[in-house]
Amino acid sequence: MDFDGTLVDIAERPSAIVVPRDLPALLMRLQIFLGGAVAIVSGRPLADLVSYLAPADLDIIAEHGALVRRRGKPAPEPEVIWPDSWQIRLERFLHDHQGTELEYKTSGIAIHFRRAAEAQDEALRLLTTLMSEAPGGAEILAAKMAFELKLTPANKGKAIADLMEEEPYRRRIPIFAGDDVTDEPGFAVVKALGGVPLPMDKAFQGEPRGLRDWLATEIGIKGEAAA
Ligand SMILES: O=P(O)(O)OC[C@H]1O[C@H](O[C@H]2O[C@H](CO)[C@@H](O)[C@H](O)[C@H]2O)[C@H](O)[C@@H](O)[C@@H]1O
Repeated sequence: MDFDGTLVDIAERPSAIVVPRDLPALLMRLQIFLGGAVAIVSGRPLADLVSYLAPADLDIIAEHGALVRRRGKPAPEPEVIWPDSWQIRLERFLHDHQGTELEYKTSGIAIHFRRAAEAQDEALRLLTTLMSEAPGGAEILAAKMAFELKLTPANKGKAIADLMEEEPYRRRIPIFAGDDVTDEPGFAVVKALGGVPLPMDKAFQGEPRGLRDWLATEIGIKGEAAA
């Protein structure tokens, strides 16, 4: 499952999300129900996901597939791969465009403009300039009210395909719920593997609560956990 807009509601800022109190418990119960085959597949930094979902110890694919942390294993400690020299230009952008927000990841940088829609074109211009200076390949993802410069070829589809080669996922039917354009490679891979893509708008009217309620019902704990 994707995280933002899928398991938790979209908020004004990345740090303003409210993780439902019972979400970690719901995911732990789901993990037991499915013999461990539960993974979070998100664009967020790994440390954020680990902390938002604690104490649930889950398989986590972070930064759109660039980082994978398997359940029970220590988190990888990757190095930041974008040049230090970019930071001063990014901070200047933030200063000049009130309401925008920067999110630094190890393999990329997101500029959020949910609270400053007028800064969208400038944000794209800056990231396009940085992309032209990027060491190696890079791409810009158009996310929800944000652009992200990603310096790895990773994507959620490839990460899901790799995970499906491993235990306890091997030989199972994948189901992937997501809400964003960055989830589309994941939907395509799941479909190609004979699985079930669950786009949030079609499957749950775009409501993370709908997905959480469905999961709780499927594993027989609806009403027990106020997820
Ligand atoms: O792959 P996901 O788990 O869906 O993560 C996608 C991005 O989600 C976050 O940004 C989005 O959610 C924010 C909080 O609701 C919202 O303020 C922002 O406008 C959205 O773009 C997260 O901050 C990014 O790092 C993720 O890539």
